[in-house]
Amino acid sequence: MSGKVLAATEAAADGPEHVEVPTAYDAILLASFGGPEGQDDVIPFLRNVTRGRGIPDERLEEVAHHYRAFGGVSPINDQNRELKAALEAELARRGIDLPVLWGNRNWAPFLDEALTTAAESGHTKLIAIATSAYSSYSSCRQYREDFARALNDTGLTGTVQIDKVRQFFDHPGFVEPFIEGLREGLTGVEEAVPGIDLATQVHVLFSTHSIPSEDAKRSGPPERGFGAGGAYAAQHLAVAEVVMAESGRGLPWDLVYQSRSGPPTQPWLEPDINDRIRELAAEGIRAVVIVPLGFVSDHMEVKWDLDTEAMETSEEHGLLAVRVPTPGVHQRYVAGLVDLVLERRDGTPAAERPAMTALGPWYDVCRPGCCENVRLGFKPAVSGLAP
Ligand SMILES: CC1=C(CCC(=O)O)c2cc3nc(cc4[nH]c(cc5[nH]c(cc1n2)c(C)c5CCC(=O)O)c(CCC(=O)O)c4C)C(CCC(=O)O)=C3C
Ligand SMILES: [Fe+2]
Repeated sequence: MSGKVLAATEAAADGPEHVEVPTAYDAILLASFGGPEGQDDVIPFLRNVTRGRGIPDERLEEVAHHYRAFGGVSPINDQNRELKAALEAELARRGIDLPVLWGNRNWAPFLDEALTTAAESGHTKLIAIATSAYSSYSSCRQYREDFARALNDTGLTGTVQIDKVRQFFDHPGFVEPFIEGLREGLTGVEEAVPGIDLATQVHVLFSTHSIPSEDAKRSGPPERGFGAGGAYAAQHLAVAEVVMAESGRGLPWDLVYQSRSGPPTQPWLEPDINDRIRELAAEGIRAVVIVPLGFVSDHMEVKWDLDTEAMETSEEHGLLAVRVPTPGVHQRYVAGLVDLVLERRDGTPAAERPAMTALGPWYDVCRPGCCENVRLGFKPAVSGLAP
């Protein structure tokens, strides 16, 4: 048995709005990022992603190159097809009659199509699962704003309701695959480098997507003090501690960041994983185990920034690097997502909801002022309290 499940006394004491009343949802909305499916899609996709954000063209070309190296096809779409099929199988296995509709923020199938399909089939109470586990503008609020925009674009505002399951960074379904992965990763290092001294020569790197420091500060509810990195960094640190306690064998570890973009003048969360790998090599570390803690599947940020770039950096510096799997369609993860839908449908009390850190279980409905983008301000959003 891995992972102690804590009752979230702090969150449970937060008041009656923390857990919403039971709701008879009639469909699940699997909401994701989307990605190109051929070379011709790459630039239009990147324009969608960066719409109104002032990402310089040279950065777009740089990112286009990552996709081009994979034939212009992002792995994320097939991963979502697999996840959708796995969710459907798990729902069927449990005898739960909820269709799964899939819609993306940035590429086909778009959210708008999923909402139109829902309305045509008479589904008006949707519970969304976004493929992002933590709190921040990019991983939570931006989904909620795009839901509001898609409802508006399809004329379904007021007809279709979209709620969203809580951020699931500390749900055992999300965390346990990493616990298992780190355990196996460390065994893999021992097998690959006979005689290696784990305690002094191996380092664990928990990697997640960097975000602008000002956005990180504003992640999570403003009334809860989380320090400089906001709820985003605090949640990652708390989950990393749990994973280390379960399978880290007392090794040294850090939280590191990857996939930074934006102008160099704008501070983003650091250290970058490649910088940290260089430092560790200089300190005499011989192997790193990389836990992609911020990611639910092996999409492009994992395939490129970890499996290509971080691997190259490690090789250049004579380090062995082992990358742990993402949850993907791990049975525990898929079952956990279904549990998240059911706890919300049934209005399960917070004290009975599984959460592996003292920060959770997270809120059903985002708090006012949650996860602002400092540059864009608040746009209309669903699944949360205004603004
Ligand atoms: C926190 C976070 C996650 C959550 C982790 C998760 O959910 O897994 C995430 C996921 C993803 N990000 C993705 C791709 C991109 N993200 C970009 C840009 C950005 N991401 C940001 C943050 C995040 N991003 C930020 C602060 C920016 C800059 C501002 C902006 O533009 O919003 C850009 C634009 C070019 C660039 O600036 O790099 C691209 C192409 C893909 C698809 C991969 C595929 O195709 O397989 C996925 C799942
Ligand atoms: Fe991103």
